[in-house]
Amino acid sequence: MNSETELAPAVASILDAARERGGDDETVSVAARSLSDALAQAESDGRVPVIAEVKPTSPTADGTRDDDPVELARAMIDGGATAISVLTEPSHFGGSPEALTRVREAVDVPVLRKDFVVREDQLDVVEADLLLLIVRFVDDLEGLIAAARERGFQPLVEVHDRTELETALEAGAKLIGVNNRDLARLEVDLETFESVAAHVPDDVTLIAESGIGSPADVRRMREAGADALLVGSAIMDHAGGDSDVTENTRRLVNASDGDDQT
Ligand SMILES: O=C(O)c1ccccc1NCC(=O)[C@H](O)[C@H](O)COP(=O)(O)O
Repeated sequence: MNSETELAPAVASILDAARERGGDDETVSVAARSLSDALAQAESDGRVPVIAEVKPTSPTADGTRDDDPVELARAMIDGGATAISVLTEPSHFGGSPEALTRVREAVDVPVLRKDFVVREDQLDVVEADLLLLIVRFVDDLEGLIAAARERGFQPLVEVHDRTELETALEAGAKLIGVNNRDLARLEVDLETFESVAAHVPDDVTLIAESGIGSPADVRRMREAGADALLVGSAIMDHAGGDSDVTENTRRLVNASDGDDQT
């Protein structure tokens, strides 16, 4: 754990819960679906690469959606999503490893396991194509990246500032997400991505995470160098209850058409 100073109470609570969770006895081995192939396919189809997140709730969400995760994921794919992210964190996000397994069986795009993994044994929970590792929460990042790759996962390494970016690069990360959400105050600021992206080497696949709510936000992140966007809240629209997830996804996927100036 890099630093426990200045964490929002909700995040400290998420971390406490994460430390209590263990993995299975059996080591996971996964034949992962390639994210870079999926990104190339989206680009050649003219779709903005969106990783759409099945996110039942969160500390900052305006409600909870208890729709079936498989139906949500299929709706996101219908809207043009390139990959699916599934929360597996149970106590603050309403996720589960079972939901991820069901989604991965139902779709043929890469699926990201979105959780707060802090130790190697926690890798052995569920098969996924991509696995999130958050620099701030991990002590031995290089070791955890290697352990994730040995199991077949493509590790997505999340950073929030330039110092964390350096840590990620030194640890050999090739897929980096810049989280626009500040874990101290849980506020989002798209400038975070812009300030970090400028320092990311070209051979790294770069993902803009959090706070992307409109086609204009999508264009802004793409102009700043995002190869893909991770979007949860704007697609789930927790306050909207039964809001159309397919349409919410499509609006962002088609953002580069420029028709929608919002
Ligand atoms: O989303 C939260 O409220 C949250 C709170 C505390 C720690 C992490 C949190 N979110 C995790 C994520 O990374 C997002 O789910 C993901 O980037 C999508 O963000 P958004 O599009 O803003 O829902």
